[in-house]
Amino acid sequence: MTHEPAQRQSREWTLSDCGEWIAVPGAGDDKYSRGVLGVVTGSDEYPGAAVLGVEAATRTGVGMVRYVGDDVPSRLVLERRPETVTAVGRVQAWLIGSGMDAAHRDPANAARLRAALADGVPCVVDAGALDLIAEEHAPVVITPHYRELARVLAGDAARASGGGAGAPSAEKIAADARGWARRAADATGATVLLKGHVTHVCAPGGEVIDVCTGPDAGWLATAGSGDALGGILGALLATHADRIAAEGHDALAALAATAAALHGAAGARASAARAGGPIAALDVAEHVATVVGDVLSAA
Ligand SMILES: NC(=O)C1=CN([C@@H]2O[C@H](COP(=O)(O)OP(=O)(O)OC[C@H]3O[C@@H](n4cnc5c(N)ncnc54)[C@H](O)[C@@H]3O)[C@@H](O)[C@H]2O)[C@@H](O)CC1
Ligand SMILES: Nc1ncnc2c1ncn2[C@@H]1O[C@H](COP(=O)(O)OP(=O)(O)O)[C@@H](O)[C@H]1O
Repeated sequence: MTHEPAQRQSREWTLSDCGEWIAVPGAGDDKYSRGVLGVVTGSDEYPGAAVLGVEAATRTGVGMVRYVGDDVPSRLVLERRPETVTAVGRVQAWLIGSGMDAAHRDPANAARLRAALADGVPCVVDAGALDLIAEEHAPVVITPHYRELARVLAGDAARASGGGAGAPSAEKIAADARGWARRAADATGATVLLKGHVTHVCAPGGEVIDVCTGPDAGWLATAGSGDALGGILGALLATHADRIAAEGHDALAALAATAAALHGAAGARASAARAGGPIAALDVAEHVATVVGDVLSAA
C-alpha cells in the first residue's frame, strides 16, 4: 500500500474556515486601501458574463471594480452597477476570461488579457483566457470546469511533447476530479479551482481542498453560475494583496476555497428563499453579501 505525504492529503473547507479570509474595512480605510479589482470579462458575444462577475465581486466586498471591455458589456455593467469605474488605473488583482471565446478573440481583447497577465498582481483566469496561462508571470488561480481543464492539460501536453498525447478527456477528469485538480496544479504551476458538484482546490505541491457548501440538488449547474464565482474570487484576491504577497499559493488556495464556499452557500440561500426551488446565476451573486454577513456574525 502506498501513502501520500501529509501535504498531499485532502481536507474539507466549510463556512467556518472562511471568516479569516474576509477583509472587513476599518475606520481608516478608503476604497483604494480596501483593494481594487480589475475585470476583463465578457464580450459582444457573451456580455452577461461581465455583469455577473462584476455584480458578484461588488456583493463580496471590494473597494472598487475597474471594468475594461467591449462597448456592449461595458454599457450593461454600468446599467446594473453604476459604481463600476471604466477608466484605466491601478488594481490589486485581475479577473479575466469569463464570457470570452479564445477561438474568436479580437485584437482589443487579446491586448487587454495580455496586459492584465503582465501586470504582475494576482489574477483569476477563467474560460476564454485559460489558453494564455503559460505566458503568465503573475500568481494565478485558474477556474476551469472539466471540459476546460481537459483543454488546459491538452495544451500543456502539446507544449511538453509537441503533440498533446496523454492528456485526459473531460470524462476522465470527472471520474477522478480530486486527483486531476492536484495534477493540474503541479503541471501548470497555478492554483487550480476545479468546478463541479464538489469543487476541488489545489495549490502546486499542496493538499487538495474539497468544497461542498452548495444546495443538495444541483441548482448551481446553471448558465453564468461560474461567471459569478469568478467575481467572488476576484474580490477576495483584490482585498488580500498583502497576504498573497507573504504566503503565495497557500493564500491563493485558501481564498479560492473561500470563494467556492461562499458561492455554494449563496446558491443554497438563494434556493431556500424560493422554497428549495431553482435559481439563476444573478440570484447567487446577490446572495453573497448575506452569506458574508452570516460568516462574520458566526466568527
Ligand atoms: N450569460 C453569459 O454571458 C454566459 C457566458 N458563458 C460563457 O460562455 C463561454 C463558453 O462556456 P462553456 O462552458 O459553454 O464552454 P465549453 O466549451 O465547455 O462548452 C461548449 C461546448 O458545449 C457543447 N454544447 C453546447 N451546447 C450544448 C447542448 N445544448 N447540449 C450538449 N452540449 C452542448 C458543445 O460541444 C460546445 O462546444 C465561456 O466564456 C463562459 O464564461 C457561460 O458562462 C454561460 C453564461
Ligand atoms: N451538479 C452541480 N451541483 C452543484 N454545483 C454545480 C454543479 N455543476 C456545476 N456546479 C457549480 O456551478 C458553477 C458552474 O460553473 P461553469 O461550468 O463555469 O458555468 P458557466 O460557464 O455557465 O458560468 C461552478 O461553480 C460549479 O462548481
